[in-house]
Amino acid sequence: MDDPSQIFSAGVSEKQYILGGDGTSDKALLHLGRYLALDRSTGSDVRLDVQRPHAILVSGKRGYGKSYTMAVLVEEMLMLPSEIKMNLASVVIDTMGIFWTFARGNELQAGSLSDWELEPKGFNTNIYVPAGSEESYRKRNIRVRTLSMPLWQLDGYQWCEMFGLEAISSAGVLIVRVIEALRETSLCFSFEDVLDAITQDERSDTISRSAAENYFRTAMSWGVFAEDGRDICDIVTGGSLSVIDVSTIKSDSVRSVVVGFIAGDIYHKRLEARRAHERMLMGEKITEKGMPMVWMFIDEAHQFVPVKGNTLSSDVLLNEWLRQGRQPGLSLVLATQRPSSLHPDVLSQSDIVICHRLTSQDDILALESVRPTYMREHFGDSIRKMGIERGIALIVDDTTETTHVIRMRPRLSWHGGNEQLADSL
Ligand SMILES: Nc1ncnc2c1ncn2[C@@H]1O[C@H](COP(=O)(O)OP(=O)(O)OP(=O)(O)O)[C@@H](O)[C@H]1O
Repeated sequence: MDDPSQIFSAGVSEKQYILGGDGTSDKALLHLGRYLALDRSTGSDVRLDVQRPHAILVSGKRGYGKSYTMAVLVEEMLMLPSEIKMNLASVVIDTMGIFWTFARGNELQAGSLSDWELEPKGFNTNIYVPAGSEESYRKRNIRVRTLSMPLWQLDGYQWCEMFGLEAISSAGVLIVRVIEALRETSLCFSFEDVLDAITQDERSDTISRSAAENYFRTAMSWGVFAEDGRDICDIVTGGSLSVIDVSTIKSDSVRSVVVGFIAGDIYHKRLEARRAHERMLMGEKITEKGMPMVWMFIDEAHQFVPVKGNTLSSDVLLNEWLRQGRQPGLSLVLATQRPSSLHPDVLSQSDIVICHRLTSQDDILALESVRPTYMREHFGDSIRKMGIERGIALIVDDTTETTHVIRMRPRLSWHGGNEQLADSL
């Protein structure tokens, strides 16, 4: 454990540790929890400075608090002072369908919340689901909005990749030709237009046409794509929380397409907003502020940025969000049970690592391979010392070049990821 005075000298008040910043901001702070001493007593508050963007990796074995910790970060974003909150938007990519519960207070843990002088509290949440899954939510009385991706957004090769089809196969060649021709003529076409173009293609044989038609009819049934989609600027607004529930999408590649599309769209809109801000600083009169800075949270991140191979979202997440995200003001929080299954760039580009209990040697070695020089202990030793209590985390912070063991604070809103116990049914 680093000497606390070292951190205090980084411009911090005497009652709290501030990670991820130089200690100059006293408002853009997220309360993470409390410093945990070796005798297990809790001490000073630990906060994260979100004045500037961050790339955060949350790891830990199953059931030790990853999604809970992500939710604490989200709650804190929503409780920032209004002048800061309105410049930030939170987007949660929900792979397990567990984040719709933000709107309900955490009555289940009211006792531990009161130990922290906190109370259960729900938050305004906009839940987006693929159009095809809307009905199942309505039946459960959960208010959702639908989200579809415009068909033109994918090029012919991406459609083939999503269908698991070689672009040089006869059906693949047909799909690429048809989609590219449609994209050249219009940026707005429907499944019917695609199916018509396939059946009218005279250069293909009947089997290829039937195969391509079947692929697109299946894609239609997913309820994910449509002629036009929702404008991302309506979803990502200042001070809002948007949960994009992709859990009902069974295919990994379709999920990746959706995440890649959202991430890419946000990136481009943020570049525009950044340029407009720059022009405003130069004295130009700009009326539209554009998209706020965005924090995107992704659970089960190894699905989207795996250690080997590409997905239809890995390029935008790694290159545009992780490597270049600071400049346009994009923060990415990725959580995984298996750091060894994540693309190595996630480990090396993250400026904050929040690590709950891990026991797999491969995963500990993956973190060890990026252990910074200022971290004196091996990851394995630090993790062992944390013990088996849930919600305890080792935090490695590249900005202050310090490491800490903390007890994360309990959630204010209902945790949708609780384990189902056999005696609680
Ligand atoms: N900071 C905390 N305070 C109190 N309880 C916590 C805390 N963190 C986690 N828990 C408890 O641990 C349980 C498991 O946490 P969580 O659902 O976040 O695990 P996980 O690591 O995301 O698991 P999985 O990989 O299965 O999704 C929670 O249901 C909650 O009861």
